Amino acid sequence: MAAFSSMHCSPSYSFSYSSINGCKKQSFILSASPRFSVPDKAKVFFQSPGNSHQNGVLMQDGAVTTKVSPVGKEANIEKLERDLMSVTSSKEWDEKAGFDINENESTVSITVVGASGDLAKKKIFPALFALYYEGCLPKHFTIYGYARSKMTDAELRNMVSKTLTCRIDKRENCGEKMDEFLKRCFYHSGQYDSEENFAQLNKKLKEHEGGRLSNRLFYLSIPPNIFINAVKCASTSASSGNGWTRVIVEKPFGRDSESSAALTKALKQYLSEDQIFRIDHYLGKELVENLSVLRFSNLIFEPLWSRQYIRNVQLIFSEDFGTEGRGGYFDHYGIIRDIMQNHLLQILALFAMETPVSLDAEDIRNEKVKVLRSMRPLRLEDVVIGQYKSHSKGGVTYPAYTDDNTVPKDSLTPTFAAAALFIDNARWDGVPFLMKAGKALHNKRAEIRVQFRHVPGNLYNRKFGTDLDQTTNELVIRVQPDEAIYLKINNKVPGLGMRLDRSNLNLHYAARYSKEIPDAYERLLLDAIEGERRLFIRSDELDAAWSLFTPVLAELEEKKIIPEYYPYGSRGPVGAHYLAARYNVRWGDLGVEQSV
Ligand SMILES: NC(=O)C1=CN([C@@H]2O[C@H](COP(=O)(O)OP(=O)(O)OC[C@H]3O[C@@H](n4cnc5c(N)ncnc54)[C@H](OP(=O)(O)O)[C@@H]3O)[C@@H](O)[C@H]2O)C=CC1
Ligand SMILES: O=C1O[C@H](COP(=O)(O)O)[C@@H](O)[C@H](O)[C@H]1O
Repeated sequence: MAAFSSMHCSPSYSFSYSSINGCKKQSFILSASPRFSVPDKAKVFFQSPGNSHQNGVLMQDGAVTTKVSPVGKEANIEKLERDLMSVTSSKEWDEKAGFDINENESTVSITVVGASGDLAKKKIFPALFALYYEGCLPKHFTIYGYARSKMTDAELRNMVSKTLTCRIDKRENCGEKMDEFLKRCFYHSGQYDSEENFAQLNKKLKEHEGGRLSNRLFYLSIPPNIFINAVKCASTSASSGNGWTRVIVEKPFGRDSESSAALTKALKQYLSEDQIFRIDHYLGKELVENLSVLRFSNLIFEPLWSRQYIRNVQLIFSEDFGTEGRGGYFDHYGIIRDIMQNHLLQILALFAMETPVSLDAEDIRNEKVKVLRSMRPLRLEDVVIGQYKSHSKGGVTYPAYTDDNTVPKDSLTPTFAAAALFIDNARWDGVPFLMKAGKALHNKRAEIRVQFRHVPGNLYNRKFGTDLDQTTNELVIRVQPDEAIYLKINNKVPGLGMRLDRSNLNLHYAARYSKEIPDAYERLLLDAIEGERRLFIRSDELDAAWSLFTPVLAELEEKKIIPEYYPYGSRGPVGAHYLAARYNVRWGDLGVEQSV
């Protein structure tokens, strides 16, 4: 069934449509810029799968700024909305919206650079297959794997096929779909710094594109030291001649302000900012994407979202495995650069930003960057670092970080860090934002915990004894695993007496939604194909993120601060508790969680 939703609120105006196959890009958004009144003059955006020529912007006074639906030109928004409300298929929608869809005209070629690597196998090819299965890729597309390893097309397909899976709720024709998908995957072996090799790739891409308008997406799934060479060669020898060329760049984007700026400068020799898609896959996670929805579309949350009601915010990341296999990369970066400077800081910015003017990428990124720029410089005394050591349990010995052959025996690289951060603006003045990230801990989890202040003059305090912490509300957004949003509240235990306990108001995704949650890479790949930048990092955001962490990272390294050693599989260094206690905070993930 088609699902429709509409939202009207002044001054912005929007209406969205989700198609029957649930592919989010078969959707459109009508929105009015607040500069104009609705409906006389409105800005209208249309989006449909993989066809950039279907995106349009229309001023209803007739000033059409890009290709636009013919219906949009003459219809007022209300009529268009009425027409589209009755639509039951995406085809019918396209017809009614007036799109002259000629899918035969354009094609998208996706090149996974570094196709023989871990990320490509584990995430990128499976995500592309999931998009294909969901009908979210354009009719004409080709996928090329590119790397130095020698491989035939058949060998690439064989490698890729091992990691493809179908969604639990979509098993029908799975094998068939996989075969169809694999037939559209090819391989080209080449060096990352060879224009000639990329020119050969270009020739092959052209053959597949068959004279259509060609759009090209390059996914740089390679170590950062070869980003620039690959970008140079791809842009000089394999850019599209008549469509767009975009490049997804994987992290790390440098290792401090200076190297990040140098990387951006070098990339911009070959690409414009709007061709660069800096990926932070945490932004593609379902519950991170939902953060703004939760806050801005529920009256009960937004008024509480400030220092007035929120005592502290905690951003927690833990993994129950070490750096096994990635020690060489990790030792050069450490947990602060690997997780905090990007994933956790991005979540913080989304969490703390002011209401954006609209859902447009630039409006959201403008707000995020303001948060990042308002952050108080991070001091060394507000950071705790740790490194895991070997531990034996149940007859099994788990390795120390430095047992990895690719890690120097005397490495001081942190595999755990906790930090207390502050946003020096009116909304968040004095509220500690605590971050904690670690590898080889006792569980795998990513969550946001929002601890609220005490109820003033709480009548029921005495029912809880002296531990006032037990009486405050806590909102938990569990990003993974087992996605959930729950709110800890005080509740009367049923019965004749007056006994209170803490219970959870609980939105457990697995119980509420039968649909499997898409992987973050699916959302982000689709966005890059669509040219949607909202979930990608703009260069000024990146600069601000590095400005926050660079001084403290330099100090840690210059002073050779020794990390606190913690046993593999433990809860991490005790220093994290002292840090929290300094700001009167107790980590929310310590207590025994009521199951949700
Ligand atoms: N793996 C993960 O879970 C994550 C990875 N990333 C980032 O994604 C990118 C790719 O990661 P991942 O797949 O793990 O990386 P890999 O180390 O597996 O490298 C990918 C490919 O690059 C080529 N390569 C590796 N080292 C070199 C080198 N020194 N010089 C030239 N080519 C080299 C190899 O292909 P060939 O030899 O065939 O050319 C390899 O298969 C990296 O930037 C990483 O930081 C980000 C988040 C998570
Ligand atoms: O970017 C990274 O993320 C992964 C964790 O990602 P997740 O989606 O599995 O939570 C982390 O293991 C890796 O070290 C880091 O580079």
